[in-house]
Amino acid sequence: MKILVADKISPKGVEYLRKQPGFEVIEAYGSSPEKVLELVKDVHAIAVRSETKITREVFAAAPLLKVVGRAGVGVDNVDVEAATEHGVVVMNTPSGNTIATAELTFTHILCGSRPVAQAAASMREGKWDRKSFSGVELFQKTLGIVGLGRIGGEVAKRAIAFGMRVLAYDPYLAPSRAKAMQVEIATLDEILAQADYITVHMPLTDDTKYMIDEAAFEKCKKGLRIFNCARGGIIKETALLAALKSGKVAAAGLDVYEDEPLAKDSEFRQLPNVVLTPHLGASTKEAQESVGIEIAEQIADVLGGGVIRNAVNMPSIDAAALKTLGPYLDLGSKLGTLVQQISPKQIASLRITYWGKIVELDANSITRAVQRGFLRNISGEQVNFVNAPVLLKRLGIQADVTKSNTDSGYSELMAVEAVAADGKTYSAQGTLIGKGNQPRIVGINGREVEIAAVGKLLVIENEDLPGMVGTIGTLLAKDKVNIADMSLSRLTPGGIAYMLVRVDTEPGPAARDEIKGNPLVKSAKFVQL
Ligand SMILES: NC(=O)c1ccc[n+]([C@@H]2O[C@H](COP(=O)([O-])OP(=O)(O)OC[C@H]3O[C@@H](n4cnc5c(N)ncnc54)[C@H](O)[C@@H]3O)[C@@H](O)[C@H]2O)c1
Ligand SMILES: O=C(O)[C@H](O)COP(=O)(O)O
Repeated sequence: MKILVADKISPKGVEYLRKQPGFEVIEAYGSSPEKVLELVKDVHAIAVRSETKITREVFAAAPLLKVVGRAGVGVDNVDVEAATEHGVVVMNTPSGNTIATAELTFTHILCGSRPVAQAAASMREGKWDRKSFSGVELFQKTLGIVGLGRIGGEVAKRAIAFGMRVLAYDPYLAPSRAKAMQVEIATLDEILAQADYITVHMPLTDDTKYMIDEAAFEKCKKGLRIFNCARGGIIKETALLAALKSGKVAAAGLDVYEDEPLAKDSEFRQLPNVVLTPHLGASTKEAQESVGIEIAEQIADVLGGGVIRNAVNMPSIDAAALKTLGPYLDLGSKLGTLVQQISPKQIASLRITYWGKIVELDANSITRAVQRGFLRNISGEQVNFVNAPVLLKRLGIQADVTKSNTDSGYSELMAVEAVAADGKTYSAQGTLIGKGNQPRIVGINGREVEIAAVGKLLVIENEDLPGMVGTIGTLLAKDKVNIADMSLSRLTPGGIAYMLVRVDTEPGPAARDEIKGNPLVKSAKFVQL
């Protein structure tokens, strides 16, 4: 397995990868986009920080690629949509650099209050100027934190320790978490109106881009101090420049920029009340070691077929969760593949319903297992947990999931239903039984059956007349096919019956034709689970 380390990560992380049996590590930092395309031709994994861009072209040029590991938080440099389409897991290390970034943010907040950087520069010039560098205190000032996640939360703790009043705006945050952190939940407008200091800690998304723009600065107090150690573009740079020049903003501290590296002639570099750092949030010895080792371990786990942690384009399943979910993933996959093999080639939607204990579990992973199972014979090796929803969408198949609280008669039940364009449905239901959580099929096309969801199955729809079981048994025996198990179902005596026959070997084409050709057989499908 070949791993490309495209940005400089901790040597301990690289060492960990090198030590894995069968791993070959290539370190190539600062490569041009053309060089990256060349390097990825035969790699199975790429490790990056925020510099190397893993574009759609890179995914197209890397047929063996399984995982992109980001030693850090933001995956802005990775085209996650293209990764998902190519079935590549993108993972990050979400908490390894939280403290480092919170501490840098707080350093900026302090430097925005006391002009330490400017005073140090004047000392370097040989001056002794005690008049120009007077500051303000943090004590009893109001800090507005926009985005109270991992880093925002750590900044809040430090601000409280400095005696600040902390307001926070985070529309996704549970009020109980804010309460536990001793911060006051506020609207963005309340923060803009009341804050002496504002710091932003969200990802850059369509919602957060230019969240602090000219109109926002209008609402702020004169003399605001503002900081961005999250992502360039959350604060609109042209609006900030204008606010700094007009005096509306007294000081700013920036670690991230709309375009990185920041242009040499950026006006920010000229303003005396701005402190700039070149995206250093995560640049501490501790944080780099932590994220470097973490991403190396995560990459090795994925390539070794182990657990997938911190994936941003699929639900993460850790070892403990996998132990619980494993049997359900297996059942889901089996039902998905069964339904695909008993339905017409083109279907309009794939519906999944969960009842009982399954409702409490990580339905997202189980749903992907069903979808992957359904697509197994359509998309082959190309389909995996990551891209199954995308591939379904591309086929024009609508995916619906329902968690039901009605009584299904089972302690846990899963139903998979393919709906054809004409509205006809093809379905299978399954549950787990026994100590070993064995997957069982308990329903097919609306009939109750009971058979192990494993191996090779004949699904036969026939007229319910005496001698049918014997006829099918004889035809299979003629082809030397041994029957392992069988389940029969009918709605009314003499009506249309279902026969599920589990066989040890696949019946040959002649035996299958003979079964299908029997005048009492309405349909017969051979299914491999
Ligand atoms: N400067 C650096 O070197 C550096 C280092 C690490 C992280 N970061 C960046 O810092 C940011 C925060 O990282 P984190 O680990 O705290 O992430 P996180 O996911 O823990 O927190 C982000 C928070 O933002 C909130 N949020 C999302 N949309 C929002 C909106 N529209 N308004 C208000 N809040 C919103 C979320 O609910 C969440 O609580 C990320 O952009 C990350 O890339 C920068
Ligand atoms: O998102 C992050 O983790 C930070 O922006 C750090 O980026 P870096 O690894 O390039 O320093």
